[in-house]
Amino acid sequence: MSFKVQPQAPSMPNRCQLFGPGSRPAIFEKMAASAADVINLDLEDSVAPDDKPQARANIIEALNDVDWGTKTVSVRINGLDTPYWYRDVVEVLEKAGDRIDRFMIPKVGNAGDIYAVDALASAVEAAMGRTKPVRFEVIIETAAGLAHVEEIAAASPRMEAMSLGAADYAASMGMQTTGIGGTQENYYMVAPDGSHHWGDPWVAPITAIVAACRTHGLLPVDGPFGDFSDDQGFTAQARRSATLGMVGKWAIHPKQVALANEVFTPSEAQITEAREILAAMEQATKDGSGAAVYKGRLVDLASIRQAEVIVKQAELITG
Ligand SMILES: CCC(=O)SCCNC(=O)CCNC(=O)[C@H](O)C(C)(C)COP(=O)(O)OP(=O)(O)OC[C@H]1O[C@@H](n2cnc3c(N)ncnc32)[C@H](O)[C@@H]1OP(=O)(O)O
Ligand SMILES: O=CC(=O)O
Ligand SMILES: [Mg+2]
Repeated sequence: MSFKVQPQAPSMPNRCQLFGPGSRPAIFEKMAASAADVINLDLEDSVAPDDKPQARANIIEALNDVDWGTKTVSVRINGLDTPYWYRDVVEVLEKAGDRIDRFMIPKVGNAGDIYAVDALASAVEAAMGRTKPVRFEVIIETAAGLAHVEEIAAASPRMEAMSLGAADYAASMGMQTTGIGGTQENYYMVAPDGSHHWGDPWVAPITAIVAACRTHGLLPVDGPFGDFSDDQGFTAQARRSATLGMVGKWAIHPKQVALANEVFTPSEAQITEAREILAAMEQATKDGSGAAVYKGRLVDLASIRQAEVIVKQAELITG
C-alpha cells in the first residue's frame, strides 16, 4: 500500500440509478416507488430544447412534493457547452428544498468543468442559506473526459460518483456503432476454428473510471444499456462491470432495475464463501500463518481484503 491510504467510497447503496426525462412528470411517482437506490431526473439529452424550462419546473415541483423515501435523488443538468446549464443549477438550488442530493454533470472534460459548477452552486447555496451542500456525480463520456478522468475525480469535495456514458463516449471516440453499451457486433476475435468470440470494448474506460474512483474515494457506476428488451445482454454487461469493480448500473427503463439490483447485490453463495475465507484466515493467523488452503486453493492476507469487499457490500444492502 502507498503511504497515502486509499480512501473509502461513500457508504451508500448505489446499485441502480433509474433515469426519467424531466419533461415526463407522469412517471415521477413510479420512479419514486421503484426499487432503484438512486433516481436521476434528467434535464439533458432526454429533454428536447424547447421543453427545458418546463422540465426544470417539473423537476423542482417533484423535488418539493414527491415522497422519495430514502433514495438518493439526483438532477442531471445540461452540459457546460449549452446555454441551459447555469439556469439548471440556479433555479433548482433556489427553488427546490433539501430533497436534492446530487447534480449529475454530463460530458465533463476536465477539472475546470467541476470547478465552474462548484463555484456557481456554492454562490447560490450561500445566497439561499442552504446548509446541505449538493454533491456531484459526473459522466465520463467524451475523449477529453477519459483523458482527464483522474483530475476530474479529484476536482471537488462534492464529488461522489462517476458513470460511464456509453452512448456519448462512443460518439466522441468515433466508434463505428449506434449501440448503447454491451456487445458490439464487429468487436470480435476469430478463433483457429473460424468461430467468432466477442470482446468487451468498454473494459478500458471502465477500468480507468474504477481506478480514478478508487483512488479518490468515489463510487464507480456503469451507465446505460440501450436495448431494454435484452435482459440477458444487460445482465452480462452488468456482471462484467461488477467484476471490474463498479458498484451499480443505470436503468433507462424500469424493467432494468431488478436486473441491476440482482447483479450488484452479492449472492448468498458469494457471501458464504467470503465469510468462510475470513474464518479460514482467522484460523491461519491463530496458527501463526499468513496463508491457508480453502477448497483446494491458496488464500492469504490479500484474500481477507477481497472477502471484506463482498461482506461490506452485503452489509450495506441489509443495513
Ligand atoms: C442513452 C443516453 C442517456 O443519456 S440515457 C439517460 C436519459 N434517458 C432517459 O432518461 C430515458 C428514460 N426512459 C424513458 O424515457 C422510458 O422508459 C422509455 C425508454 C422512453 C420507454 O417508455 P415507455 O414507452 O413508456 O415504456 P413502457 O410502455 O414499456 O413503460 C412501462 C411502464 O413503465 C413506466 N415507465 C416508463 N419509463 C419509466 C421510467 N423511466 N421510470 C419509471 N417508470 C417508467 C410507464 O409509464 C409504464 O407504466 P404503466 O405500466 O403504464 O403504469
Ligand atoms: O449519457 C449517457 C450516455 O451514454 O451518453
Ligand atoms: Mg450522454
